[in-house]
Amino acid sequence: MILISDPRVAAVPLGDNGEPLVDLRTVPELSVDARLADSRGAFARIREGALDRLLAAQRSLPSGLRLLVVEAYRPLRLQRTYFDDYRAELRSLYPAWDESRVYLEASKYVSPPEVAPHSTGGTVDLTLAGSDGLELDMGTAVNDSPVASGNACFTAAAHIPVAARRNRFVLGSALRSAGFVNYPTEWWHWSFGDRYWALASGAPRTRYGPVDVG
Ligand SMILES: C[C@@H](N)C(=O)N[C@H](C)C(=O)O
Ligand SMILES: [Zn+2]
Repeated sequence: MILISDPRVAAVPLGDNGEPLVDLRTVPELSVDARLADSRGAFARIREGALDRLLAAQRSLPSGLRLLVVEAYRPLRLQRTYFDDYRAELRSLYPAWDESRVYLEASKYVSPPEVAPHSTGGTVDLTLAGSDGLELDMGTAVNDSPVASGNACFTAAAHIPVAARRNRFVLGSALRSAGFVNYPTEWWHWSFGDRYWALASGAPRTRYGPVDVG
């Protein structure tokens, strides 16, 4: 598995096609969860091309299922806070780790700000819900860390219930066929247009670079 801290990710050249960001809450076909909402609604912004692909993914789901978006765009300053806070947590849990180990392990859960996929507006954290709006069992909650979940958040984790494995497969099939790339340590994290996506899909440069909104 390629971690987002891998130097090959940072080496991908930046491009940006200038697509605007759209507020997902104005798109009636999609459900947006408010657990990470910020006062400016930055969390619900997504690039137009990524939105088109999300809609395609949702259309390909078995009937009765829908996507539930938790977080799309993330400002760089918030990414820095998440990364610094998680490194601090790891340092106190594992005092024997040196700084390079802390950096690497942190990148299994939060991206280093230099390559932050959410700050491009192309990447999205999401899960599946039924027609009643309730979340399906995916084996862990969205944003459970590797430490808290004993690595059950890893997309291919085998130590989760069979139904949760099936639900991850359904989610993954829909998003992959629409052009998204998963981060393998987080079943809920799907990239489009960012550096991780470019490396995994063989694109010569990103479609989206970091943007500063909200
Ligand atoms: C923190 C988690 N929701 C997440 O988004 N992780 C990835 C790797 C990121 O920070 O981009
Ligand atoms: Zn994410």
